[in-house]
Amino acid sequence: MAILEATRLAKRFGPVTAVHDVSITVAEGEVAALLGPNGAGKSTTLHMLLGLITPDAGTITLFGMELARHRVEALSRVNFAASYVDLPGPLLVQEVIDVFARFYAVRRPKERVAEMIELLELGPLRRRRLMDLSSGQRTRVQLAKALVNAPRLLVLDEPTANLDPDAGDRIRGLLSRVARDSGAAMLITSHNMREVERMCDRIHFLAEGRVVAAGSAAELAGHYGAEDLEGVFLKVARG
Ligand SMILES: Nc1ncnc2c1ncn2[C@@H]1O[C@H](COP(=O)(O)OP(=O)(O)OP(=O)(O)O)[C@@H](O)[C@H]1O
Repeated sequence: MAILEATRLAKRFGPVTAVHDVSITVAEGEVAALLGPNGAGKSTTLHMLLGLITPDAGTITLFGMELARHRVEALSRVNFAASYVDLPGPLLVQEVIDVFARFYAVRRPKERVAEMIELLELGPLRRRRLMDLSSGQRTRVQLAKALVNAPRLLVLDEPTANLDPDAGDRIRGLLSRVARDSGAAMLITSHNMREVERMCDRIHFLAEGRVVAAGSAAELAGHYGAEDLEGVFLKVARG
């Protein structure tokens, strides 16, 4: 079943057309990527899928429900992490996760918060204020917040952007395990091509607000006569 089906999305900001014509499907259990050069329209697309901004044209269906008409029900099964999302800085790490557990009305919130602290290895940080953490530490709190409601669709805007190579590797492993064990679908943006090759089943390439190529990393490399996804990226980005 398609968890997410977006058809012919478009969005303008004044004179700038950020997204011209984007269609994306993400199936149950699939880890999909949205790639493209800076300014290609990736974040704008994600924000439309999350209901944060309204498309000028096109439709978004989540779990078979049209987002525009079933917003609350559809979004209760979705979650999101990005380094630019502001979480309440003065709260302690465990309080932040607890706030979101209650916001999403998860069952047995205390136990769920403890599970998230364990999963993201936040034990030593749980009584620290969010505002005092390093950016990499905050990224792990963002991911705890994003997983707390066991979302059926997890949207991640550059999930490992602030992480050192070791922490990045652990988080990639963790997200792949979560996808495999829970069957949740994921949609990820990243500028780390090796990360995308490792984690993602299907890749949508955006350039100037349009999907210009889609397929697995191997299919795209074959199609573009490139050695790897980085080679595909360079060919697509340079037209
Ligand atoms: N709120 C806004 N107001 C005006 N222009 C915007 C706004 N948000 C995005 N844009 C413009 O829309 C285009 C697409 O931006 P978007 O952030 O979606 O790109 P992106 O692919 O996520 O880029 P990056 O890889 O740099 O994060 C850019 O030209 C950007 O300047």
